[in-house]
Amino acid sequence: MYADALQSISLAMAQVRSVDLLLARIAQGLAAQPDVALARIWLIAPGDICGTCPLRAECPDTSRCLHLAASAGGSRKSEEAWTGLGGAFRRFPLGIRKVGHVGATGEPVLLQWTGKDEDWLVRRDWATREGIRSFAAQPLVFRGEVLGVLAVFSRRKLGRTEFSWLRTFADHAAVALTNARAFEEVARLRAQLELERDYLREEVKDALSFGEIVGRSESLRRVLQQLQPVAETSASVLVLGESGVGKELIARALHDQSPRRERPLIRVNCASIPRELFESEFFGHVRGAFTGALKDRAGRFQAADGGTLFLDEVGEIPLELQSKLLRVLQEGTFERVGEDVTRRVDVRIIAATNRDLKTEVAEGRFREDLFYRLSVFPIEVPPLRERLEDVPLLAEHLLGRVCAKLNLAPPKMTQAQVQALQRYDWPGNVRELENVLERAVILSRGGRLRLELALPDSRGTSARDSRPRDAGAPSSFIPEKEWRRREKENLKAALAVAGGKVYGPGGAAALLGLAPTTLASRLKALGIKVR
Ligand SMILES: Nc1ncnc2c1ncn2[C@@H]1O[C@H](COP(=O)(O)OP(=O)(O)OP(=O)(O)O)[C@@H](O)[C@H]1O
Repeated sequence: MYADALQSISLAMAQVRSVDLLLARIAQGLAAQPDVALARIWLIAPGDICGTCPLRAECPDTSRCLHLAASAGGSRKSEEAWTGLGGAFRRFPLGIRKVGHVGATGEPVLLQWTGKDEDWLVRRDWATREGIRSFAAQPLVFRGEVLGVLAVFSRRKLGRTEFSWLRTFADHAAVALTNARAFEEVARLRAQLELERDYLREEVKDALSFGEIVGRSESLRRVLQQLQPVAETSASVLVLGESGVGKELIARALHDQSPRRERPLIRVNCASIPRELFESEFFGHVRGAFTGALKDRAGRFQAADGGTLFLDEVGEIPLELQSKLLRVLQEGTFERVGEDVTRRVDVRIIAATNRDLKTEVAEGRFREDLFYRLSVFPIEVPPLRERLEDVPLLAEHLLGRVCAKLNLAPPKMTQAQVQALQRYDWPGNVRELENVLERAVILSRGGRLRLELALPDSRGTSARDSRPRDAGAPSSFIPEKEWRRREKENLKAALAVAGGKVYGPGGAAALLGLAPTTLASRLKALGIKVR
């Protein structure tokens, strides 16, 4: 070994930012010197292949060991190159054999072989055949911590001077390794941030609309009381309730109050993912995995690593994907589409559905084991009609939000209007209330608030709010069931006239005088399917 050669490898390694590349360069640089038969680097890492490790019988502690991370050199007798990272010496328990001793104690070792009966050499036939004379192993130490071991088998006897050059070289290598690890960590964090940004970009709209959960009713209070203790854990939560009751808001509140709040909350609307893209959406894919997979893409599980994944409309996940979802929930592992590498994530799951999952299980559309796994902690959000006392506060809050969005001063609501809102039964829940208020603000054009609720009044006056439930003869009320039936009939009739069209001119929403989003949520709540 030559001092100037070691120096030039040291200079080159300062530039390398990838750990694997750095280790390969070091090993190759050392092995390129005339007398070096084999150069190897082992790094300390958690025990991984303990069940099959050739040295398992001698291993005192499986938590950490030396992993062969780079190898270079070759036979003088054949073309054989010793670059593989497998074989009998791919792991050394700390403290076992020479390499393990250096890794455990941080003490370097220089050994000579004269071809006689020195017992430190395990492969004597190999050493004789290859003309090995010396073995030198130096610890890779950074700030007092042993990171690994660098070792060289030489065909010329190594003296004290070369051994001390190798010591200095190992110190440089340890610094370069620490730097490369830091670069990789920064690159990983940057990629993670970019990934989160991409996924979060589509969440911005919702994020802006996030406010505190408004309401004082007893039933809502009960829900909120349940949130606090479960928020602090990583238990899966299943949020149940009709469409528009605020399930997503609950999921956000859970995440914001959890220890994961600094990490991302990623939402997946399972109803909006085409069946064939589910797996890739959840777990990611590699380039070329399927037509259109032009580059590698991480999935939502990876984007949510360390944080929370909100599976909205979880009942829509196809049966064939449910087993993969179960696996990631149980083991925290998954593979990208088109790749064999098993990845590990730490994700908390909050799922939501407006379906009756027990019925879905009974009818074979939802796996029972997945259902139990998701519903460790079920939270039922009551529909707005069961907490009409929340309506005044909610209306004020939502009016403020809608006006801020439209850049208008919030108009005052009269007492009569608030009461009218409380008399309505809100099949589309809080979302419908929000839509009604938005429409009212737009129609009022800065003047008096004009509220329009549900069905147009037969007398031609504005809407149902002008026909209070408790006004008129007692015999004029309509029972809830009948009311829903009629509303269903009415919506179906409007859809039939509009030829199944919901949105745009001539669509059912325009015919009914409803905001299309209101109609859509009402159709959903009433279980009316649009062709
Ligand atoms: N208690 C509440 N306080 C303030 N805003 C609320 C409340 N409940 C619901 N909202 C608002 O109502 C709208 C609908 O709520 P959200 O999207 O959370 O409902 P959801 O139950 O998840 O609906 P879906 O099942 O259709 O996905 C949102 O704009 C949300 O901010």
